Amino acid sequence: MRALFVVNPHATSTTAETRDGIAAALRRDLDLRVAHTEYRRHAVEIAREAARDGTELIITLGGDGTINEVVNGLLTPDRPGDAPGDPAPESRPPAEELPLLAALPGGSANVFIRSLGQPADPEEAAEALLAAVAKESWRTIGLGLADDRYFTFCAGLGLDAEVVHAVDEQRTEGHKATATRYMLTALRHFLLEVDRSDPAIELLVPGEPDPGRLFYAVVTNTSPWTYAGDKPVRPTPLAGLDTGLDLFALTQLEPLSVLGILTQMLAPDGLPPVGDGYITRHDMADFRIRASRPTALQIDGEYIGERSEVHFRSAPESIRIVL
Ligand SMILES: Nc1ncnc2c1ncn2[C@@H]1O[C@H](COP(=O)(O)OP(=O)(O)OP(=O)(O)O)[C@@H](O)[C@H]1O
Repeated sequence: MRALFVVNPHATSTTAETRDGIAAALRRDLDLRVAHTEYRRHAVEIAREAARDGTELIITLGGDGTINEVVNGLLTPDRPGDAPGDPAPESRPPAEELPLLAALPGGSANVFIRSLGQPADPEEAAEALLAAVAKESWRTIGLGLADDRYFTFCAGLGLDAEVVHAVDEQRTEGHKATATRYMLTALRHFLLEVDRSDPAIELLVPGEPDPGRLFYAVVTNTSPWTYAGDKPVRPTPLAGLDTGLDLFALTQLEPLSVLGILTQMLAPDGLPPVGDGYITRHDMADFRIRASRPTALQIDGEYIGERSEVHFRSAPESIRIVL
């Protein structure tokens, strides 16, 4: 099988040693080329080129951002770089005409890989991948679309995007992106920086009454949404790769109530669909989130920028992943 190994050397836990060990193991069974990402969104271009040149399997070693870029390169083949657009999910290439995708953990959170139940150790994950390839074991999954950008597990407007942005800035100053850093940054933002007086966010679902103003919203394509250390955090426990998109949004920011909600998200069953201080939705196909002031947007843990409105769509059966 013709395979391309896309390595993000900048990702938190990717080392030259792991990369070389894994490449040697993969070469046992695959006709392997290796590509290193050299700048942000380089993996988009690498994946587009691979889809054109008949590569059958793309394997990433990096974090959620690298997987997201590869998926976007595969599914938006005709648009160069960051060109704006609003691709209709039905106009994308069929999943079986695209290279298969496999992901090995090399980032800090590795949420998507962990949500699939893959081994946390990249070398073990590579062996599991080779075994799955030998058995021709793959699964077609749905994705989310936030305007023109596909996502594998989540997109958030407000607090979590501000936290991702703040941690990105700390990373450029040389700090590592650890779970503790994310948690402390989130706590500081929640206690000191969020605007409690003016909930900026509105949910617009065709045919549904307005649920009122919201402080923060996350749209999920799978569960969990993220991890607190080794604990899955499940605001939308029913979300799945075979259904449409789920949503969780906070209707108030009272610290004790938010703490209670967070505690339930950490429980094995996750947050109940109905409760005080939040709303949830399950299996949605097409909706918009509007913000009365420019609000931070994150997609698959990558800070995108500020937005006043985002069009969310579910993109069923978009890509085949090796499992
Ligand atoms: N050579 C590079 N130099 C700088 N940035 C890069 C390079 N290659 C890729 N990137 C960018 O690095 C960012 C982070 O990558 P990635 O998500 O793979 O790792 P991570 O942040 O450590 O992991 P996670 O998202 O799981 O926490 C992405 O935005 C990607 O575009």
